[in-house]
Amino acid sequence: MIKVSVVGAKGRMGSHVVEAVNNAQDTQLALALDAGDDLTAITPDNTDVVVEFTVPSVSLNNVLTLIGQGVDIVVGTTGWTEEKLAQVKAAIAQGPRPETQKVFIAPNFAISAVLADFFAVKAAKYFESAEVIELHHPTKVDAPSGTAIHTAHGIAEARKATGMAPVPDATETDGGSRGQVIDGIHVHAVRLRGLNAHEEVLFGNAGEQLTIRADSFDRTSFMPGVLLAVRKLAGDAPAGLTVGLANFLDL
Ligand SMILES: NC(=O)c1ccc[n+]([C@@H]2O[C@H](COP(=O)([O-])OP(=O)(O)OC[C@H]3O[C@@H](n4cnc5c(N)ncnc54)[C@H](O)[C@@H]3O)[C@@H](O)[C@H]2O)c1
Ligand SMILES: O=C(O)C1=N[C@H](C(=O)O)CCC1
Repeated sequence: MIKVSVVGAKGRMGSHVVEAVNNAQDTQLALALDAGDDLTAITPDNTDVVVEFTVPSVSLNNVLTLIGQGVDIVVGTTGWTEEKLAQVKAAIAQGPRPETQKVFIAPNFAISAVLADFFAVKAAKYFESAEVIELHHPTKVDAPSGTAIHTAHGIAEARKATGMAPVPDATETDGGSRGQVIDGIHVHAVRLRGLNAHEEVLFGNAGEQLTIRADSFDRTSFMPGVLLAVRKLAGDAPAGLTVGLANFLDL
């Protein structure tokens, strides 16, 4: 049995993770902690893998504390930047298990979203124009979504690798309606009651368009991916920091 502790256990995602861990045959719930709880209660004696779904403003500190505790960590919280990821890598190197500790961070655990991101990166070099629209529930605290940021970076890298020119855009006045520009790609965020988590990637050439869309209608859609990551960390995932569920899929 894989002993799993959950941090952010009272949240929308954390409570689903607690249920998924309780229902799976090969996992058992160790500790379920939330804001105000002492994360140093989590140790290698009681926990194999911690799953962290909290808020972007506290996640880095939680992860650094948990690295210090010597446990492996699956992180679903968004808000990760290159600087924060560098701090995680440095903490692993200076932590109690520098050669063996595993930290896994994914902006999205839904197979539909991971595949949409993968297909978008594949399509990127064939289209002059590319824009990302993400659509979420109005209780989400961060915009744009971690998934959309990841997709925009992936598209931008694919374009750079083939030496493409910047996306065409004659806009001279912009009161914010062209969205946030991430690595040269415009990203638009919609917050709407009734939505859960959705992303559309629009590609355009003269006379044609490709739309790639992923819809997570319910948070249960994230749980197979979370459990896959837990099993990989308890199994053959590489030591160190890994980012993105695509690393654990046969794509
Ligand atoms: N990776 C994915 O597939 C995926 C899917 C959905 C949401 N998310 C991300 O997961 C995060 C959480 O989303 P949510 O909808 O569950 O949010 P939420 O607000 O419902 O839950 C966050 C929980 O974290 C707790 N918390 C706050 N500070 C804490 C601390 N210092 N220590 C421990 N717990 C603390 C809160 O009390 C709350 O219970 C967000 O960043 C969201 O974007 C990722
Ligand atoms: O509900 C959320 O919040 C979600 N956050 C992630 C993101 O920001 O990409 C994944 C989808 C759901």
